[in-house]
Amino acid sequence: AQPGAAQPVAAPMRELSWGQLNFLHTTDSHGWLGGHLQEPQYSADWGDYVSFAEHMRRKADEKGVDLIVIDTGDRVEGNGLYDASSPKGLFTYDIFREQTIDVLCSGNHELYKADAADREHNTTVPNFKENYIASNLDYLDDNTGVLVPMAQRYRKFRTKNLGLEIVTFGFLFNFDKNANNTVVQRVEDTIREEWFQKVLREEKPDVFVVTGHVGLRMPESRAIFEAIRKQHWFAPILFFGGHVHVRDARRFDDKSYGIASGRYMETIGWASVDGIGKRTEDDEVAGVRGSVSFSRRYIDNNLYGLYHHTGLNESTFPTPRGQGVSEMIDRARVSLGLDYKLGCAPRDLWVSRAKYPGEGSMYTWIENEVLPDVVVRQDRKDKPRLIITNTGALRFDIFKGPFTKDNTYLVFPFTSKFRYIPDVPYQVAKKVLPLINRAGPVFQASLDTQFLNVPEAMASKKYFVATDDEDGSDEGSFFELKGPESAQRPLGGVEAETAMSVPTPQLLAGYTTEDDMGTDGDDTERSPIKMYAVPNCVQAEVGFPEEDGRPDKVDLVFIDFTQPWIIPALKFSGGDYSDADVEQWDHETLTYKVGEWIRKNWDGDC
Ligand SMILES: O=c1ccn([C@@H]2O[C@H](COP(=O)(O)O)[C@@H](O)[C@H]2O)c(=O)[nH]1
Repeated sequence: AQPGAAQPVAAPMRELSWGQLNFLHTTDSHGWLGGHLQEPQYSADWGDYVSFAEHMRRKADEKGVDLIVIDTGDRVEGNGLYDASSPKGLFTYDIFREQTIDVLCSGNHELYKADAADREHNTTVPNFKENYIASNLDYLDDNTGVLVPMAQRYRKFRTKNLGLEIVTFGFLFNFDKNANNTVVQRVEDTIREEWFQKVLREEKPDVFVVTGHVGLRMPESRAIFEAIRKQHWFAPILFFGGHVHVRDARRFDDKSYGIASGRYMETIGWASVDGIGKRTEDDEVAGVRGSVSFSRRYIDNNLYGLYHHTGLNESTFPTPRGQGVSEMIDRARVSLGLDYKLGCAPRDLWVSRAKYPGEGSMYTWIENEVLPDVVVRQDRKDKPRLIITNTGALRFDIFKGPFTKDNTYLVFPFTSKFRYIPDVPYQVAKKVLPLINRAGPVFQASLDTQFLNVPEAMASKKYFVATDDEDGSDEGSFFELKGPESAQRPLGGVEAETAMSVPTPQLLAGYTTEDDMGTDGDDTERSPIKMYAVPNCVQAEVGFPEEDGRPDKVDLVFIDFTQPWIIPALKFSGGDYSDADVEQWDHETLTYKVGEWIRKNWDGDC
């Protein structure tokens, strides 16, 4: 763990079970290679994970079984370790490559910006060579002008100890907000491609492993499963998903299962599979291959748990390589000045653990306190304005106490700036926010308004029920598990606040996941947390007339990411606006503006 990271706390543990094939899985790490310095549940770092994987490989060898290490993308954006350097990721690519990863693929965050996609092609792919799979992703080489596969489309390999043959793919969901140096082919089109069909016709592996930056319950995962199953009735198919930032496991059928392993290096996914027979020519005819048994654990990424699962301790656990990686991270963090204190947060501010609107909500804070102060222009200061940001732009909680340079990137990882349309009739402008939040048919399918929300909402909306609030209103609904089809309840602080069950007092609050396999997936017993839904966007009203609160016209200011939704919402509200009417508000990023606000307003002692 990093110097100064919170010490892990002892808790009741569930064991890992081993099978013929065993997997360690990370996804959506978003640069959190230093771990969570403020949260004991997740305070181990990438160096500890390197040590852990080394021990688990040795154990696999001793047992005569196999271990495969997987990462399913979104390795970048969301932590100072990646975002604070120039160029971005100056240290993280070298740190990340220290883990031996057998299969990896790209997430969408590797592709938002052209320079990140270049680095993916020129650094990550060569770092991992044939282990990097890009089944539906191409890269446009600037030097040659030629569109080439980002990496190989699939990989076939034999496992070290049991000699099982694996065919593996690496998919990205149908993402369309990539920079123009990559092309993401829709999954539904890719699985119809000749190369994919040829693999299915010609290869007869013992098991298919589908890695993907795709939610397990997104339609893309189902489509891949059906395409493989159509031609391989009895083959085990294992999915390793990501993107929606949740812990989840899904049973596709009695020979096909998947795991999704959370976000931000909070979780190391563990999956083990038994019942994989060597495939014979007659299998498909006779249907002789029985069910596979699948077991999963979501390992909280802290040293208490990693020691427990390896049977080691403080002196025997760190390997020279793992220790070296922790030191690399420390040096990088120091040289980037990530612990530099901008101010002192006077209270906790939550993404989803507090009701919106409300005192503890990050979004109430941003719309009431921050936006009115930071979205100001001298030449338009007397014009009333509406200022809109999407909620997904604020990604992580703020804990009471020191707010560091690192925290600015954890909370506001994007380089978004503000744009505006001047002098919009208020009667038109005021309808934009409700339209976006109600997500009506105004928006085409490609403009799903959930893309404005925090990624967790994608899973939550589908698999959790938003129930009425305790006070009978439907404001600030919270999620309650709906049944075995569900995904998760994330994240931990130190106190357990819940209406869903009686917490065990000494347990830290954290993940209490329910998935298709039941409620025993988390490796550590935690007390549950209530999670509240947040709207897609929030809005500040600034400079409105005091008498009736209804100006004639307003400047409609919005964060640039929301523009594709703002324009159709305006049109639907009777405003004949297009992209041509949009002007840049100023040239400062939201991240910079909030950092400056914190410097001025949170200048207490802590
Ligand atoms: O410039 C951006 C890019 C993304 N967002 C928000 O992030 C999520 C997607 O996050 P993943 O980690 O890829 O799941 C998207 O839905 C937006 O809400 C943003 O605000 N600005």
